[in-house]
Amino acid sequence: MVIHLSHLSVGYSPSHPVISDIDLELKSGQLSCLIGENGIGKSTLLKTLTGFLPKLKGSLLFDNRDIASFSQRELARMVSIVLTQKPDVQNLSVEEIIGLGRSPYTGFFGRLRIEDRMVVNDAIATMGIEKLRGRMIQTLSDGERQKVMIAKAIAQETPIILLDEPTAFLDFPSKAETFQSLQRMAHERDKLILLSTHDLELAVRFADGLLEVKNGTLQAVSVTEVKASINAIIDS
Ligand SMILES: Nc1ncnc2c1ncn2[C@@H]1O[C@H](COP(=O)(O)OP(=O)(O)OP(=O)(O)O)[C@@H](O)[C@H]1O
Repeated sequence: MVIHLSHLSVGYSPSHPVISDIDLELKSGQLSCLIGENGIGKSTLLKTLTGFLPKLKGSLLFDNRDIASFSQRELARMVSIVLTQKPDVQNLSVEEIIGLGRSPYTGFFGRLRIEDRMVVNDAIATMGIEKLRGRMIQTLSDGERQKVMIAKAIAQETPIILLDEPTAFLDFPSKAETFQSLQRMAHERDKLILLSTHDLELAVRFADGLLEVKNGTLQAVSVTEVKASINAIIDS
């Protein structure tokens, strides 16, 4: 799987793009981290990559195919996204929420087959949330819910996983474990994973590639450059 972006502009109004002229190739087997200050356009780019927000200009290809040509169902089997906002469902258990990740294969109200249940169990084990399995989603803490939503994306078994600040609500050990799990999933299961984050030290430690949004453009940056800017912030 390759995502190819060429002269891509994203945003909400063609006259005021949030990020312009993005040229980028992302590949399976890699964890990439999107960094940059608040309000700079990280979520906007992630939403565009899911097909949820139309691109303003340029091309956006999954394996050389324009994403505008994918049906909703095809996209749901290709890309999963974990957002920061609370899911608008209630009165579902953790296991049921994660089971919804299987809906591209079973239909929204489809019954889970044995193989779907095995995928759900695997996602629960990957995120280490066995103890939460029977809890109702609205009773979880922000961090617990975040882990559940990552497990749902894992259960969706898509080649592309996008995550918007997946570690925002987590305590430090959970942040590190989440980065480690996502890195392992990219490397061992050949996933293309792109996440936005403000956890720069962890991004530097675990990412295969770092992408910085700055002044309306997106550029690859090196670990050394990011470490230098962390030091500059601390020293200033
Ligand atoms: N639905 C919308 N309509 C118009 N403008 C929007 C909309 N959503 C976000 N914006 C604006 O687009 C810009 C980029 O926002 P975005 O949420 O992509 O930033 P971000 O880098 O993800 O920020 P953060 O790190 O704070 O989550 C901001 O100026 C924001 O106010």
